[in-house]
Amino acid sequence: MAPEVPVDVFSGSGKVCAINAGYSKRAYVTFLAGNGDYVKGVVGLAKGLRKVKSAYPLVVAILSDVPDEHRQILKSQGCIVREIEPIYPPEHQIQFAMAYYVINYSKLRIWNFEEYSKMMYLDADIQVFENIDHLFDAPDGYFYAVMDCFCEKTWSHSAQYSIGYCQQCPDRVTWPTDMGSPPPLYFNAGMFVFEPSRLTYDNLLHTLKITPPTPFAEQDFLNMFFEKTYKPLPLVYNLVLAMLWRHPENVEVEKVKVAHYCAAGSKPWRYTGKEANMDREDIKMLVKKWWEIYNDESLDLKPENSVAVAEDETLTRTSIMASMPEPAISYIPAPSAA
Ligand SMILES: O=c1ccn([C@@H]2O[C@H](COP(=O)(O)OP(=O)(O)O)[C@@H](O)[C@H]2O)c(=O)[nH]1
Ligand SMILES: OC[C@H]1O[C@H](O[C@@H]2[C@@H](O)[C@H](O)[C@@H](O)[C@H](O)[C@@H]2O)[C@H](O)[C@@H](O)[C@H]1O
Ligand SMILES: [Mn+2]
Repeated sequence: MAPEVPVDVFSGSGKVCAINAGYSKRAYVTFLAGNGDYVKGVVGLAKGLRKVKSAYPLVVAILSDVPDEHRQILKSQGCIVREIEPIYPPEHQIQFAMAYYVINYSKLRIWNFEEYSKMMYLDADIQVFENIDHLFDAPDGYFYAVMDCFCEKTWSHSAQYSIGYCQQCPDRVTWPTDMGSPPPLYFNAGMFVFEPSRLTYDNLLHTLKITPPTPFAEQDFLNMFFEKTYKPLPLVYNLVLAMLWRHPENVEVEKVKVAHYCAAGSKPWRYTGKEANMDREDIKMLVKKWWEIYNDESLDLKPENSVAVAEDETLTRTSIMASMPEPAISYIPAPSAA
C-alpha cells in the first residue's frame, strides 16, 4: 500500500522540509513545438513561475521546428532550452490518435532528462498563480497529476461519455455492473510530477511501440503506463477549465493555484470570447489574469540576472542557485495556506 502523501505537501501550509538524500536537482519542464503562438504560452508560464518566486528553473523541451527567434525569446526569459527528437506512434496506426495530439507523444523525451531527479511537467497553456514548489517534496516512486473530466464533447468516443459517467461525480451516473469495473482513475496530462529515469524512459518507448494510439494520444498512454503508481492531486493544481461548467460544485475558482486553458477557445493568446462558455465571467477573469502576467514587464528577466552558460543553456542567477546540489536539508518557504 503506497504511503499516504504527507498533507503538508499539498496544503502548502507552513515551512516544507525537503530532506533530500544527497544530490538532487529539480526543475519545471514544458514542451514547445512549431513556429506558432504557443511560444507566448511558454513566456507566460516562465513569468508566472517568476511571479510566484519558484525556486526552480523552467526547462523547455523543443522540437527542431521551433525557430531561433523563439528560442532566443525563451532564453531571454531565463528558460533552459533543450532540443528533443520527435516521437511518433507506429506509422500504420497514427490515424487512431486525434491528429492534433500526435505531436504530443514527443513529450515522453522528458523522462530522459536524467540530470534532474524530480520534474514537474506543465503544458504551455497552463498558468501558475501560487507557488507550488512544495509538490516536489511528494514522496518519490509515484506519478502525481490531477484527475480529468469526461464530460466534454472531446470525450464523445468513450464509454464514459456515452453513459454520462464522470470520475468527478461517480455517484451521478453509477458505472453499470454489466460493463465490468469502472475505469481506473484518469489524469489530465497537462500537469504532472515525475522522476526522470533512463530505465523508465526505455520502458516508455518500448511499450509505446506495441501500444496502438488512442484519441488522447500520449495522455491515454501515460494513464495506462502509470496506472499502478498514479496518485491524484487536488484539483487546485490543474484546473481543467471545463470543470467550471461541468462540475462547479468541485471548484472554488479563487483557490485555484494552477489554471489549464485547455477548453476550446480558452487559449489566452488567441481568446476571442466567441466559443461556447468563453463569455463566462470566470473565464474572462482567468484570461485577464493570464494577460496581466504576460504583459507585466517587471516580471521580465533583467539582463543583469541572466548569465550565458553555453550555446544551448542560459541559466539565470536564481536558477543557478536552484540547480546547485540541494543541501541535506533545505527549507522552501511554502505559500501561506490561504
Ligand atoms: O502547436 C502546438 C501545439 C501544442 N504544443 C504543446 O503541446 C501541449 C499540449 O497541447 P494543448 O495544450 O493545446 O492540448 P490541450 O491541453 O488543450 O488538449 C501544449 O500545451 C504545448 O506545450 C505546442 O508546443 N505547439
Ligand atoms: O494529447 C492529449 C492531450 O490531452 C489533454 O487535453 C485534453 C484532455 O484533457 C481532455 O480530457 C479534455 O477534454 C480536452 O479538452 C483536453 O484538450 C492534455 O491537456 C494535453 O496536454 C494533451 O496531453
Ligand atoms: Mn494544454
